[in-house]
Amino acid sequence: MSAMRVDTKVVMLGKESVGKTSLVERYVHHRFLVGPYQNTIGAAFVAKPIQVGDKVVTLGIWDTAGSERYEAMSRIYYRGARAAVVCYDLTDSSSFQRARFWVKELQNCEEHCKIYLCGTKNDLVQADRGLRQIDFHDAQDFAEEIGAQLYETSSKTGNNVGESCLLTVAPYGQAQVIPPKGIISYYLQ
Ligand SMILES: Nc1nc2c(ncn2[C@@H]2O[C@H](COP(=O)(O)OP(=O)(O)OP(=O)(O)O)[C@@H](O)[C@H]2O)c(=O)[nH]1
Repeated sequence: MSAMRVDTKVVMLGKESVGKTSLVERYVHHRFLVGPYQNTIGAAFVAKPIQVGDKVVTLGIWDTAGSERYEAMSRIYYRGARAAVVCYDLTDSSSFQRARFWVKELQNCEEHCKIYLCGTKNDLVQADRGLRQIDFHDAQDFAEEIGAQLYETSSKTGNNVGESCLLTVAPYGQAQVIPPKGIISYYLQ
């Protein structure tokens, strides 16, 4: 049996229940699972081959468990990651504090990992603005401060998570490709 070749590693981080698994499900399988919430135990891995020009690049996405019980384990999964999608729930201010925690961890331990901030459950705040607990501009200020891109997504509707908009691949160091809106950008070296 041959080992699967993964060209780049992406890690999903964030408080439990912010919607990391749902984001991966939407991106990889184009679906939103309904039914009782099942927390991730440890971490889950999914490989996603994507076409980049005339090449196929395989992303290895590590979906970590958000529960603080698994915090030490999550640290193992971000080692060597080229991109981290740090998620927070737009309707839960404590999840933004947790996102700050993960950003600090990455800055201290994985300085080459590109950080993407992702505010999840956009559909909820669009349906009822009163549910929003994280102001877009506050999140944007934080994103600017840490040099990250910020996206607000809905895995339920697919808003900002679509295949074409989730992932941008641009040859590193070549003419800049203006990315469509999305949550992961990946630069080939
Ligand atoms: N309305 C709405 N609900 C969502 C969205 N994304 C996730 N959810 C719900 O939020 C709950 C948690 O989603 P998960 O994707 O399991 O969250 P997680 O961050 O992977 O959680 P852990 O595995 O505990 O770390 C589930 O009930 C989802 O259906 C979204 O975009 N919109």
